[in-house]
Amino acid sequence: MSVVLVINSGSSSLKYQLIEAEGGTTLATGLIERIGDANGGHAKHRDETTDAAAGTWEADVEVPDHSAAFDVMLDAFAGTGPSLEVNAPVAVGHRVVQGGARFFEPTVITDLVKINIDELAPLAPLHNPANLEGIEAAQRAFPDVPHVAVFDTAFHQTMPPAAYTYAIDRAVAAKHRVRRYGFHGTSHRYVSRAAAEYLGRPIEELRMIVLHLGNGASACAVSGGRSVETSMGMTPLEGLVMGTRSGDIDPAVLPYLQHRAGFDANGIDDLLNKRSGILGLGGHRDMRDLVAASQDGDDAATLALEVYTHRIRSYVGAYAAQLGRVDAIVFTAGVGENAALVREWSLGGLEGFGVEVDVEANRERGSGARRISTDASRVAVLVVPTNEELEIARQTLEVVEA
Ligand SMILES: Nc1ncnc2c1ncn2[C@@H]1O[C@H](COP(=O)(O)OP(=O)(O)O)[C@@H](O)[C@H]1O
Ligand SMILES: CC(=O)OP(=O)(O)O
Ligand SMILES: [Mg+2]
Repeated sequence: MSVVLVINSGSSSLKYQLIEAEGGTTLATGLIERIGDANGGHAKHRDETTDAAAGTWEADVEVPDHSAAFDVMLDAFAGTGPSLEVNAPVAVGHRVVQGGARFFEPTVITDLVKINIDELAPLAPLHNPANLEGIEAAQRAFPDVPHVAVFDTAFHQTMPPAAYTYAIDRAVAAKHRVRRYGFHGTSHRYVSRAAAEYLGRPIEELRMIVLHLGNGASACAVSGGRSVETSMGMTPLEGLVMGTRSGDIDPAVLPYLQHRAGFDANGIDDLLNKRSGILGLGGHRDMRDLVAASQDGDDAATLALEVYTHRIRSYVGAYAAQLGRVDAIVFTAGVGENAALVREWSLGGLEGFGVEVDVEANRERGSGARRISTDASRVAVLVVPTNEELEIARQTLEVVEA
């Protein structure tokens, strides 16, 4: 059995899964939230090998930092199961968000790799420092197994220069590594392969648009299994409207707000990353709450939904033109997999482009991959659940076995 522990550490959270990577079986899942919060944090852990209530543990916990969160995770395994002795991980796989132009493959973590991840932190200030803390804590807890970094940016390293280059002064861009890197690559890669499998066609002959709509959201044009264009940029702020992030905005708004409204650089950063998106527009960062508010007649919530789906439609059109032909449009992640209304509004009115959503099929709830377009639709519209953790576990195992 090749068990891999997968760690996804965010700025204030630690998500983990214990996975039997060859069979793709999840043995345990967990989430520790509000790390570093003065009022304390919260932990949830599930032993997926049992249906019994005793397999679930949840509690308020003291977690000043990621190292403490790691101890909470280890205690949860010891107290609730499954046993980490019986299911000893052969490796630990880590989600690392920014790998720059340096990392285009999953990489065994050495001291030099950690220095590189640290150097890339200015290009993902919300994500990389947290990823590193998670790595340090995990290495202390599991000193005898290899640790592997799987980068969000890696899948997008196949983008052509025309897609990743910003039209600014070349010297400034080169000196400061300002270019599009793209994120959610692990998900875009997994989902595009799963979509090809569902369609029963070799991925080499498919052109598709993958819409990863979670808290963060990004679109990706995938041609022959390779990313050729994606909507997130140098950082995970560009592109689609997100839970709290603005996505695309006229860059001139930034100096304008600095001069006119007393924002400094940090204030702008905070505004665009944490107080914008559907939260800023509609007062809810969670899509479920936004849809409910809109259905209760809240006009601000409805406008937020309109802006959110209008932006998606714009990207679908742009990527269709870049690809020249579209075989499939694929929705994934929390919003993409669950919010029928978002899917309907995003692709409504595209019949002229061969995209015909089957309203009934779209509204039906389902769990696995499924088709939500009509039989007559030239473009297959699919919902395909993502599984970043399984993809990280598989890639980790591949590196370790090589
Ligand atoms: N049934 C649902 N209907 C609408 N939105 C949903 C539903 N379930 C989850 N979501 C949304 O999915 C988003 C979270 O997606 P997820 O992929 O889990 O994000 P992340 O991994 O970035 O934290 C939230 O906005 C949440 O409201
Ligand atoms: C890169 C990124 O935005 O990740 P997340 O959606 O997990 O915030
Ligand atoms: Mg996610």
